[in-house]
Amino acid sequence: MKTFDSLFAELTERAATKPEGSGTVAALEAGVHAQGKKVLEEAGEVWIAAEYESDEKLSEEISQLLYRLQVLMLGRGLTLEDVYKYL
Ligand SMILES: N=c1c2ncn([C@@H]3O[C@H](COP(=O)(O)OP(=O)(O)OP(=O)(O)O)[C@@H](O)[C@H]3O)c2ncn1[C@@H]1O[C@H](COP(=O)(O)O)[C@@H](O)[C@H]1O
Repeated sequence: MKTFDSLFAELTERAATKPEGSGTVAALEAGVHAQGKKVLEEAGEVWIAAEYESDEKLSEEISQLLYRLQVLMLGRGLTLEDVYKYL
């Protein structure tokens, strides 16, 4: 199963190799402003799902929020260590 760390490694590789058709590459090229909006959008969807939707839907929305946070981290050039040191 994919983990936060393994997804980050995968997205880091996408950022480096820029394969055609990668949504991550497109999201990185869209810039930090667009990446931040996606984080906010997904966070809102997590909140709504937590109040009104199933565990499965909530889990899916949380996975999308984690993905969007990682895209923003890459967009700003942060590493996992930059964030983990505050946990
Ligand atoms: N985990 C994710 C992931 N989570 C969310 N998303 C993107 O976020 C979208 C869902 O978010 P929204 O709710 O905003 O849906 P939407 O508005 O219909 O989507 P968009 O129009 O914004 O694309 C999905 O359609 C994906 O584009 C993801 N895109 C990719 N990944 C993983 O990232 C890795 C690299 O993916 P690629 O860069 O596409 O190769 C792969 O392992 C993927 O599984």
